[in-house]
Amino acid sequence: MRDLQVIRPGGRLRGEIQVPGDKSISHRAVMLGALGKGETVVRGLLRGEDNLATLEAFRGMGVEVLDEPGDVLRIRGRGLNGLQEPQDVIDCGNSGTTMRLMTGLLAGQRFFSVLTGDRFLRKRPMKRVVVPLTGMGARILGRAGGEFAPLALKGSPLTGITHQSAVASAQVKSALMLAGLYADGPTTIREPHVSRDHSERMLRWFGADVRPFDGGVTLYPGRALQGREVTVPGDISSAAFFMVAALIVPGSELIIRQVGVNPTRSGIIDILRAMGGQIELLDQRECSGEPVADILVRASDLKGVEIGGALVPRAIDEFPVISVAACFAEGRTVIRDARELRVKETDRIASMCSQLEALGAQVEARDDGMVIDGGSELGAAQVSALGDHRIGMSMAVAALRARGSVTISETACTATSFPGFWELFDASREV
Ligand SMILES: O=C(O)C1=C[C@@H](OP(=O)(O)O)[C@@H](O)[C@H](O)C1
Ligand SMILES: C=C(OP(=O)(O)O)C(=O)O
Repeated sequence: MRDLQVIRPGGRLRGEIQVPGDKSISHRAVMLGALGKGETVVRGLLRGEDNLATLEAFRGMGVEVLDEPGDVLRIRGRGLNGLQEPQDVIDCGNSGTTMRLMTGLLAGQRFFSVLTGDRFLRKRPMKRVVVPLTGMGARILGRAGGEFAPLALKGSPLTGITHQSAVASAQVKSALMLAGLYADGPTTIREPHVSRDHSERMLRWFGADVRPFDGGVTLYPGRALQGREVTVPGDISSAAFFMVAALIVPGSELIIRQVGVNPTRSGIIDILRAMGGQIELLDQRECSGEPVADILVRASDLKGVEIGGALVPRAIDEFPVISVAACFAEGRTVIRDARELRVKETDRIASMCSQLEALGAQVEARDDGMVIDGGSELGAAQVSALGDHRIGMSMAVAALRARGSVTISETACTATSFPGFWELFDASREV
């Protein structure tokens, strides 16, 4: 994979595209498929590096996974207690979702395991799952008192707890629900705002007893998971790059087919519409328990907005590209309550501010967000993805409206969530 991309400005986006499968749903399909009884058939699984890390982890625990033509993956489930002790350290690569969800899933197994990851993941906070899991009876050791990977887990009997999470995080919620499958009583998680609910939906799809309520969710253990068919919709977080690209390049009109539009993930649509973006959802339908639609986007004049509160977790991975849209909007955009951006693959507030500034944008970092004044002309420059996939793809979108070619370095990381991004980016534009 080339680690440097040169983007020439312009090129309307016309016609129809499809983006790869949803990363969050793909992780969960593999995990629950492995823990289910019987076979799970997954269509449209994302083959990004993060998801391949999850697949390898389960192969290493004795789960048979067959790749079949037509984008079909067949997982021979081993049941809740059928995993084998991995012979080696589990490498989660760059994937926070793999590491945090696996920590929950492994806490109640009858064996020893070690989770590690790349230099980015080994800096990301893990106490948010280690502390409540320890409260359930888990035995987990890690660097800095359990804050940083590698994490070593000695499976042990678990008790159900009620946990109030300080952050709205689907990874925390999901880790505790997966551990809760092995607990002796119900596990309840409360969160300050609703985070993505793919785990709740898929656990129910596989037959688990999951009961959401206002402010949280309770998982009742005791039911076996049954292997199912899962069709993975396109990832709205990947579609977001093309949505913003089509909005900011004059003359664009693009349909993105079969995208997941789960309300806990669709904050990007609400935000871009509030900015004046013309976005329509066509043929809304449901697929394996998840809402899906085709998204029609037309180039639009955008205006600045204020974003905060419950909207933030509904668009958490889209802030890098939202900050790009804000550069081309009239007036000021203020992003607040988004401190979580500082503990992603990189500190995404600092990363976007430094790279957009290098292009000549007016941006200011705040402790919990950013202030962006739209309307500055962006110039030709050399920028970097900084090893963070969403930063790299966001800079490619920003380059579409620069005065000259933009060179982006360290771009190989886009394969973690969006293999084939650069090819699709070229193919979707008239240049
Ligand atoms: O559960 C998931 O699949 C994810 C949850 C989010 O992280 P947090 O739970 O840390 O907010 C998100 O940023 C990540 O890309 C995927
Ligand atoms: C934060 C992300 O993923 P993860 O936490 O799984 O590394 C992301 O994909 O933007």
